[in-house]
Amino acid sequence: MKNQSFHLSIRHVSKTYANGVQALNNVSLDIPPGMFGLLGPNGAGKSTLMRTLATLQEPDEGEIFLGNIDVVNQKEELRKTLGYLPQEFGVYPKASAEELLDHFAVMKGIMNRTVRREVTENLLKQTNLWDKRKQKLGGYSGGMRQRFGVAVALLNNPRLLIVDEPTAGLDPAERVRFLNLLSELGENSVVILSTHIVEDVSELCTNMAIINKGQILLEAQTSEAVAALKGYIWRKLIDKNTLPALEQEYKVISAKMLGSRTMVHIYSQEIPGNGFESVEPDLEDLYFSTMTGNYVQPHVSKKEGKK
Ligand SMILES: Nc1ncnc2c1ncn2[C@@H]1O[C@H](COP(=O)(O)OP(=O)(O)OP(=O)(O)O)[C@@H](O)[C@H]1O
Repeated sequence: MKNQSFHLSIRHVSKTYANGVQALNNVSLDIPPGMFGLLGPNGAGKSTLMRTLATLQEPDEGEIFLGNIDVVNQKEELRKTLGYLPQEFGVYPKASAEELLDHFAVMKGIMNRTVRREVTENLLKQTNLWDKRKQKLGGYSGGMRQRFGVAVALLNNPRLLIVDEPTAGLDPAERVRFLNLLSELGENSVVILSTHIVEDVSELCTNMAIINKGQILLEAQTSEAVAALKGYIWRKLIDKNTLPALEQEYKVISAKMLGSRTMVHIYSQEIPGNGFESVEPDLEDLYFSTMTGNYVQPHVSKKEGKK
């Protein structure tokens, strides 16, 4: 059984930068152990929230607890059990993976050589880098570097692992390998995957949230939230130039080029007629329905009301 009391609780967190941009606006989330996807477009506030959780910056308002640890006021406590893979992960190009991981292990306080060798060997195997451990990091591919980043992040066996936009720039095979690695981390820690890529969340995350303009628009169990749209998503193949007219009449949530034509998905609680056919909803439909304001999760709008 999972430890239900061990979760990440984010309460009414807000942040406005000195230039006046409000990056987080009254964000509240309850994140259980396991994989959690934070989905949102560029500029939504994901990195600001991830950096705040990683104790690299402070919110203007709000509370964050990981179990009993007060993240804002007990930074050192949190750091002992935190793994953070930032969006930009710099490595020393001339060091090998084995050397640099050993170096980070010393920095994280693993002073005993035998223990260190055991820990780093296990992590290099877990991240599938063991065969490449002597290779210089400068010659690593993007995916290998990201996996090395995970090895570093896992050095202290964290109970909170934060990965910020990890698959951007990875080729499809590397992306799958990287996501498989995350999914193996199990249910003993809170793993937050921040991304603008819908498939990353649909393939991996049991629970998720959608953030836009600093506000949480939806917080849900992924498959339940998608199932809640059943019967409301419809599609039709159209000529691109008829799209503006269609947008006047229907709640268009997405339009994708398909050869010379355009596949349109709409949100409608009634049968729209006019050649639309019902389609099984997926996470992309949920994302676009939410982002376009056509689907509003009832309890989030209540919960996000001011304190
Ligand atoms: N240090 C900063 N000073 C001022 N504004 C900032 C700073 N960092 C982020 N912002 C602004 O805050 C908003 C949220 O940015 P943030 O990086 O958190 O979003 P994001 O969802 O991670 O986007 P991306 O995927 O592009 O990184 C954006 O409008 C951004 O320009």
